[in-house]
Amino acid sequence: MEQQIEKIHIVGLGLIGGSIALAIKQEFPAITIAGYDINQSQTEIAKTLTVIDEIAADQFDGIETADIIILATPVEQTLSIIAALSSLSLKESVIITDVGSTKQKISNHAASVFGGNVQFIGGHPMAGSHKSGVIAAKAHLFENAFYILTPMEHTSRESIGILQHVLKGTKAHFVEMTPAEHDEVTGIISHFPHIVAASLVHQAGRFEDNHPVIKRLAAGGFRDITRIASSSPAMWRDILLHNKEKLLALFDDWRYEMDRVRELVDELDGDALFSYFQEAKDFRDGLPEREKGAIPSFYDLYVDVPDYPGVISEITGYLAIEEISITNIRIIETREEIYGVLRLSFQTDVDRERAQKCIEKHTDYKTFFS
Ligand SMILES: NC(=O)C1=CN([C@@H]2O[C@H](COP(=O)(O)OP(=O)(O)OC[C@H]3O[C@@H](n4cnc5c(N)ncnc54)[C@H](O)[C@@H]3O)[C@@H](O)[C@H]2O)C=CC1
Ligand SMILES: O=C(O)C(=O)Cc1ccc(O)cc1
Repeated sequence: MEQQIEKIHIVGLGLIGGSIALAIKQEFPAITIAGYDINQSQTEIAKTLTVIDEIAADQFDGIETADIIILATPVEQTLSIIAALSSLSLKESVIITDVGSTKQKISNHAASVFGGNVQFIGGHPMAGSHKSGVIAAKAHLFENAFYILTPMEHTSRESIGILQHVLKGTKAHFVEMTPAEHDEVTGIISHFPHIVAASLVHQAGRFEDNHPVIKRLAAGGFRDITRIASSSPAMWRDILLHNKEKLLALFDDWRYEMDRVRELVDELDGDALFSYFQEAKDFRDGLPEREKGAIPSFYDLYVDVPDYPGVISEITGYLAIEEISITNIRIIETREEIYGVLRLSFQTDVDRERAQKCIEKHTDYKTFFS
């Protein structure tokens, strides 16, 4: 690599900024990472946890010596930071990237502000969590996830190569596309599903007055399929405001989809309804299981367990011996009061596989993925 990267400046030290910093540190401990967060306590926690090496006194303190600038703020803030960056004297070779969930508005803004003078590469690591803040940051958050890059027309191959090299520690798969394509595909598989999840919750909420039992019944499958409705309202507000055009088209498409299935129900067309579900099942069953997608997976392992006291501590005990961390645990079903299904959630696919082997080694309980 021709250009030596010595210093990286990160603005926004939350979940994503912190996770990227940790991933870079893991791979390149010699690179100095300076960081700033408008919320001073985030900056201080980031320094205490050695997520960053240096605290920048303000957004741009020391930025003129940075080789790479990473903007990891909410998308609206990213726009104003880009505008402010254009009036600073930055290194001629500086590479600027962001991590925002939307790309068209940010890329248009960068193009109008920087023109062809700056190597700006839009970025979106397509993994995350409903948690926020640096405290939730993890070096392996993006492992096996797609990391979309939306370079500008004039962005050099060399700059893209340098950025990917520096982000190697994320262990993500880099994919390049245009900002428009990015916003359309993420609209379909991430932004719109968040709207649908929130709307299902609203619908259940509206019916709750007449059916107070709804909350209790919703504790199982409904809670699972609407999990993403618990994500950050501020973040999702901003994402929707940025991706208006693509989302409006998806609302129309969804309305068509609902009308189509509504008609099948109205006409009591059992064959067509069967096909409707069969086709959806075929498409979904064909989705890759091992890649991390935009919506975080839980890496669940199911275990058929006999219904006797102490079975949970037995299993968690075996996992503890092999130092396998669980992120969630739940009995999701009891069958005839003889067997229950225990759902164990893990941070990574590797942990899940280790857990499966561990349980199979120590017990006769049947395990399965889904
Ligand atoms: N949370 C997720 O799962 C994912 C989020 N993203 C994108 O990453 C970006 C950051 O999101 P998160 O890290 O999740 O949020 P976060 O809330 O954990 O972190 C954002 C940080 O930016 C700081 N901030 C806000 N305005 C600032 C400013 N003007 N100057 C300096 N710092 C400022 C906040 O204090 C906060 O600590 C967003 O653009 C989001 O769309 C991308 C992929 C996944
Ligand atoms: O938090 C959630 O609900 C997610 O689906 C994670 C996520 C949020 C934003 C992204 O741009 C990518 C992934």
